[in-house]
Amino acid sequence: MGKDDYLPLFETKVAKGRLLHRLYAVTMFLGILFICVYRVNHFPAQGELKRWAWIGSYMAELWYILYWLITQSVRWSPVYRSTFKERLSRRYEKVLPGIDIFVCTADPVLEPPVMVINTVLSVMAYDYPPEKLNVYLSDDGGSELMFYALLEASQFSKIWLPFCRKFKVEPRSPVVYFSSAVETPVDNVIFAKEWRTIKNLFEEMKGRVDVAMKLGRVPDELRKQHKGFREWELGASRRDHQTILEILIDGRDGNAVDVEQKPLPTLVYMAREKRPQYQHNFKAGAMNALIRVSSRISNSKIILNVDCDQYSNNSESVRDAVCFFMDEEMSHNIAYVQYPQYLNNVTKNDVYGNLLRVINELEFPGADANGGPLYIGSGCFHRRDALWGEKYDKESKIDWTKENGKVRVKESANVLEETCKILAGCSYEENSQWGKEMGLKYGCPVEDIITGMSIQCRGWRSVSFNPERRGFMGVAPTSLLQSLVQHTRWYEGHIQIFMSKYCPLFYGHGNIPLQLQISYCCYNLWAANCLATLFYVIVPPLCLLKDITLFPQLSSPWVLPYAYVFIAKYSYSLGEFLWSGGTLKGWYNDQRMWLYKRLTSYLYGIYGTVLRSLGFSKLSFDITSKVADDDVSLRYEQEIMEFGTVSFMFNILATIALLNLLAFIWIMARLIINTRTKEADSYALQMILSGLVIVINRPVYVGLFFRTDRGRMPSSITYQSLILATLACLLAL
Ligand SMILES: O=c1ccn([C@@H]2O[C@H](COP(=O)(O)OP(=O)(O)O[C@H]3O[C@H](CO)[C@@H](O)[C@H](O)[C@H]3O)[C@@H](O)[C@H]2O)c(=O)[nH]1
Ligand SMILES: [Mn+2]
Repeated sequence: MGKDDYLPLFETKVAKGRLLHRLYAVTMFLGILFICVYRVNHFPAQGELKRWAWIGSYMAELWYILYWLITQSVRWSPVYRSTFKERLSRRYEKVLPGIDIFVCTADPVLEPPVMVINTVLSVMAYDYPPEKLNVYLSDDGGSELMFYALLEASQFSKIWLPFCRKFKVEPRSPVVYFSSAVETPVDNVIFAKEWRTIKNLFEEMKGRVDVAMKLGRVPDELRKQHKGFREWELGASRRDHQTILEILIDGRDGNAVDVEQKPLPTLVYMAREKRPQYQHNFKAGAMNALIRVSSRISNSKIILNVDCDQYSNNSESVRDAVCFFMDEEMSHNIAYVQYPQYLNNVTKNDVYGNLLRVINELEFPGADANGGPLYIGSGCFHRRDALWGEKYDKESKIDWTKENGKVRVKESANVLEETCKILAGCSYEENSQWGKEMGLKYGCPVEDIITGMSIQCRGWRSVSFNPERRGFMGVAPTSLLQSLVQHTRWYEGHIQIFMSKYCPLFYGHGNIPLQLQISYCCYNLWAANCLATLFYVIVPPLCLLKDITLFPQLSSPWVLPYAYVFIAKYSYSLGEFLWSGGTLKGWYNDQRMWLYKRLTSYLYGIYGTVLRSLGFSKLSFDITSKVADDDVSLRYEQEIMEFGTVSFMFNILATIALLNLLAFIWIMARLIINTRTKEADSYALQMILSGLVIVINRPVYVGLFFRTDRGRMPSSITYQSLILATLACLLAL
């Protein structure tokens, strides 16, 4: 093909509305300057306490200013990508590259096998030549129930894949598909008939897996189906077993076909070796084992990685991703294509702000413009060599036509299973660069972020892609505590990166653009927000009780910059949220969640990092549960905040909510009794601040005092926080 008729496989457009953003940024900046002038000019002449409170407020404000500036880096000029799949297919249909797909699971209770196999089936059913897809399930739970479910899925795929192909169904996760299409379609008789049959077969399969789950073991008659069960008969336990590797469908085998005689994707079950004396490095360890094992079995140049709950929602995603890797002019330095993580169980107003809308829709495209989005662990297509640890250089261009002519390994599946086991063994990585320079990095709770950054630091860029039909959908935590705990792991990981030698400002220096270094700081410094926020929700209400004013009087012109900055910041944030597809109430919930995360998860994250760096605690990974009690689910559906468990996090939230309430009531009472308007004038801003804290904490007060269901605040927390808040007030008075 000549240069002239080169048509790109993807294009990039810069977002509209940048002028509005710049106007906002400049005026905000001016407002901020005025606030700084005010703080310096009005430094209190007397009163030891007041001075300290004043300095504290100023420090908190300076922090907010710095952080706000950092967050502008991902807003400056977001870019949006689109692909040309018909061009891809016209030029390369015959030589499309193979894809290795990694699905990770770790616990059959928190991550039910039925959910996992639905994810597996959805990625097996991509609209892509099936002989070029290789699906690997890594089971860190080492569970025979999971193995059994996967075996069932391998059977079911024989009818599911032809059905998807024939009727172009979407999404291709059977459970989601059948639950969203409630009515049997009637307009097409053949379709309707098949639909029924397949739905029934699916229900039966699901029933069998559920029965095994209830029994807690696989019934004996089913065990005969596959030699793989022998591993568990030999006594494999979750934390102590040799590598279990079973090629359930061998794509090279001519007999591995579906009911229409079309080839099936390769399907592999892997439970890497686990021994109590070895550190197994959680998901990063699983991924590295998968990288090695797959390199022997299929060795595709492109790797897709999904969490077990993140099913494919768009059957064209592989083709989209391949467009980014196969463009003749622009692809050579692209290491990974990251899709946002969407969730299929968020309610309309997303009580726990799980969706991170603005990050998905705006900040990642913003980071893309700066050099590429972060790798967020799921829904990400990697170039194998970049993930493996290679540096980018101009020679990194892949000749895809040659790739395709490569002969596949000759060994039989049985031999492969045996020879690959060692690659997933505990001692394989000893004295090697795995987990350091090769594969995913170890030792960080957000292995994905740190790995993505080091890939970029090796000269690669990445791409953020978010097609209209969402690429992947996962499961959001359904209770407040779960959400806060999940975020604690993330924040802890991020702040750890910032405080380590991987701090983007140093590690990235000279390797990635400055804007990208700053973009990383937006997330790496999440946890650092906690101190300023704690100050802002604790000290001003206490100062109300102590007769200390911290803000300008309502009648003074210095109120203007405060008012402007506050109103502009929040209107802009609301605008972004609505633009990203959220609702007004959703935004309000989201603001509350950011506050709660700052007061709890961030604090815990910092605490955890400090403990770990002093050697008092070891790295852990609390897996987020993907299931909930019916009771909890019901409240989740109704968007009622779930407390219900005793956790010190709730003590913090409740105490702060009560403290603000008490201080507010006290000052109101005083104003009403004394009718001193002058006081009202000086305290106005502080009262507004506490007032806002009260408004946003409505669910906490309701949970403390008005609810009777099991999701209310445990009474021990109610008493403790009441006592604590009252004591604090009395002390201040
Ligand atoms: O020892 C482990 C622990 C976890 N996992 C898998 O890791 C994935 C993510 O775990 P989850 O509990 O769902 O955590 P999330 O916070 O939802 O995950 C996000 O954050 C993680 C880093 O904290 C990334 O690894 C994930 O890809 C990213 O989706 C799941 O598929 C797990 O099965 C393992 O394979 N082995
Ligand atoms: Mn998850």
